[in-house]
Amino acid sequence: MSSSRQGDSRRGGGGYRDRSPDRNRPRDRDGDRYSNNRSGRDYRDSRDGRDNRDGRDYRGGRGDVRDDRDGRDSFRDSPRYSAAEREKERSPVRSSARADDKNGNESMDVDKSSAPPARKVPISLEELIKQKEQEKQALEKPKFMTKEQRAELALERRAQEVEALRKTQELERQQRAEFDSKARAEVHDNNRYSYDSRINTRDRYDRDRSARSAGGSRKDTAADSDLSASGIVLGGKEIDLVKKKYMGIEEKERKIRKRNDKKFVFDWNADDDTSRDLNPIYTHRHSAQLYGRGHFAGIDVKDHQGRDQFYDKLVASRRTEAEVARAGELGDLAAQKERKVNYADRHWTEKPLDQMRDRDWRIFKEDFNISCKGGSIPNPMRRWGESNIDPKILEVIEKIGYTEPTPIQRQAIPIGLQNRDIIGIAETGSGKTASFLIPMLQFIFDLPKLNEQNMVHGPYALIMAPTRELAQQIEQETIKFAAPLGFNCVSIVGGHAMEEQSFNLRNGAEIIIATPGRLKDCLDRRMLVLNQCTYVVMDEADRMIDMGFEADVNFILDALPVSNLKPDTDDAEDASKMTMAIDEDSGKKYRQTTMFSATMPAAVERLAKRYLRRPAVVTIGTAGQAVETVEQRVEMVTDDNKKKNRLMDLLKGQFAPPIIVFVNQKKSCDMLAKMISSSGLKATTLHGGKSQEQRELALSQLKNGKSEVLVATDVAGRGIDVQNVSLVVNYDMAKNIEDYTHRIGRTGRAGRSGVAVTFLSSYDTDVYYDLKQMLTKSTLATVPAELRNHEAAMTKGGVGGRRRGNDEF
Ligand SMILES: Nc1ncnc2c1ncn2[C@@H]1O[C@H](COP(=O)(O)OP(=O)(O)OP(=O)(O)O)[C@@H](O)[C@H]1O
Repeated sequence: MSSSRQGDSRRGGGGYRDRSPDRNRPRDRDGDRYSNNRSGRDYRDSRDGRDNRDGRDYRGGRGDVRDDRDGRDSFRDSPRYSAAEREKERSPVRSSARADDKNGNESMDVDKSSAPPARKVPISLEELIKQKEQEKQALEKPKFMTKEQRAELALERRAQEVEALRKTQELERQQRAEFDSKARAEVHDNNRYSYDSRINTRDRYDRDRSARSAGGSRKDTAADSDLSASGIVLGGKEIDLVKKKYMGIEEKERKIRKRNDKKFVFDWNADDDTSRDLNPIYTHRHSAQLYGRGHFAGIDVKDHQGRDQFYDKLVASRRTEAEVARAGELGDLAAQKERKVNYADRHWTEKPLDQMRDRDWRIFKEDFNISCKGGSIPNPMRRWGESNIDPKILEVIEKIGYTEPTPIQRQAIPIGLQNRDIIGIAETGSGKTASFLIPMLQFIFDLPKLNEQNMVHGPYALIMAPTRELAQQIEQETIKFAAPLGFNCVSIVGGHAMEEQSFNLRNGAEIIIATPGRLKDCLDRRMLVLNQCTYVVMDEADRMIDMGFEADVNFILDALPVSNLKPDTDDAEDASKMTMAIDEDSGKKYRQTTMFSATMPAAVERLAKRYLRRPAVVTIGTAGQAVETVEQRVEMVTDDNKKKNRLMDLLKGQFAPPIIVFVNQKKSCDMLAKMISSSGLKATTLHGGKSQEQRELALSQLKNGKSEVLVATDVAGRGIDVQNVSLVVNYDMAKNIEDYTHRIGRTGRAGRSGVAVTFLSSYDTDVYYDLKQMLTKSTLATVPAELRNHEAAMTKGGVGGRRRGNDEF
């Protein structure tokens, strides 16, 4: 036996022959077979004397060697294969014994010390046992496996599992089929086609069909057929329950109620109604049946009343006296409570002031369309007499004939009396002038009387207006109130000589009404100082900015004393702090600044932010909305001649004078006035090209009826209050919607009705959108089809109106 074999690789080395010098040495004692097989395997010697320990066939030469894959034998033959190595191989002493794993890899050394003797001497029994022991230990040691080997092993194991499962399923299927055929045979034998079975069959059919139509999975159908196969027949609801239990509850889609849905939608489905399942009487819903008069739903009402009385009597007869008394008491209490509730819920008009609750004040504000913004806003005023206005002022109000306050007056006056800054927005002709005049008069009332000493410090109050006419009109209105109270008021407007105005100021004036341009001139020339001016009103503030007066307004407001400026804190909303005098001796108060207009575009905010402190914003109705008492008509007339003819038709028609016609150009004013005059109507003009005298004359003629038609530019568009104007014609459409609102507001004032006719042309596309919106909002207007469908009316066009200088009109 040759012991030169070292592992698998060398084992079958291609044509490897034992080159050992022991090659010809007797192999063992019994010839060429070594029977003392250590591993129990057949260790036959190969022809070339090598032993075959792993039982493989090594008998063949090169051609018989099957497991030489790495060609190491050739390496061995190579010169690099050192002599020492060869010697080692040839050595009869096996330096190490290697145990091969089943893949033929050399895995571990067995034991170097247990190397057999060089001579072929059979090992002792002890050695053999020891060796065997070692081999056993080696086998028990954990073996390293490559990834591929592990994967192979796993696949093998999986294949076995699958096979086992397949076998079990096959067995089950066979059993089921057997059971099925048996059951069918039984049913067939009995030949029973009872009603139930038919129903069940139909149920099954329906179930299958619904499962198929609902795209139900094959699994469901299979499950059903399994159940049917097992003889258990389930109804639709039972199947649903089973599904719900094992497949989870089906989430029902929640019905979302849309805001504008008129119909009340319950938050449950009709299918959820289980009353039918609980009680069969619900299957057929009963509908009300009426059997003539006195009967309802098949019941005789009279009969029932009679029965009720019978039962009442019965119950009464059984009551004790104490019970009857108690019932009476309870009845009285209930009636008392009801009376109390009814009394508390009376309309605000029936209640005294001290019984007004928050709810009543809310109703009150809703009744007058009052909305407010800002902190600590006082309740509105219901009647003049209920306010904190000085009785003397109330007397004047009564004399003037203002029996009831207008909505803006109801809310703005109480705020003004608290010395709060206000932004008041209310429709044209709604009495805004009195809204700021009355608190202003009250404010001045609490200040020291103007005398020789203090009149040099200037007025107590200042009212600014964009146009001369408006300033003069406010002056007239103020005089109505102030004169009986002994207050002086002077207007400072352009068009009049400075000297004249200076003369008017000689006796001092508590109130100055001015246009910003002229007032600035006066301040520049030191004709006037504003050292004690603490009450400022900006009427039509938006118009002042629009006319380019912002810088002048800023100049004037900056000329006011700063020592009495309100703090920009919550104190500015505290009535008790704002009404008290800052200086006890002089009686000086905090400065109060107010703004009023029918329109309040964003540009005004700049001014408000700079000069107003925590203002209360009072809005009546919707800001910028035209007065509801005016019927707005729009006519699409582009041709100039047609316009003229249409105007004449209107003027000669049903409308009684005074009538105001608005145009955009001064020259159109004169031209139209001539045309109107030639037709026999008395017409005057009002525009910026006229002298102040002519302007005032034209306005006064219209007011006193000497003139029937006033043809004017936007100079007369704002604030001008002419009584009973029946018609306003926009011969040219205003350049922006704010001007349009103010123009048409010359009619339908103080609750009266009026008509506004506007000629619209293709040059006015910039305002189409806003005009359409305004007409749509009004209940007294119709939008002509040409405007409604015009492209320019679909989206907002140009921004605002043109910025015009004072002298443009
Ligand atoms: N409480 C009242 N009762 C009756 N008439 C009133 C009352 N208050 C004001 N008026 C009258 O209503 C008319 C319009 O008032 P005012 O000019 O103050 O309105 P306005 O809101 O300032 O209008 P505009 O926005 O056009 O300037 C005036 O003739 C005025 O005398």
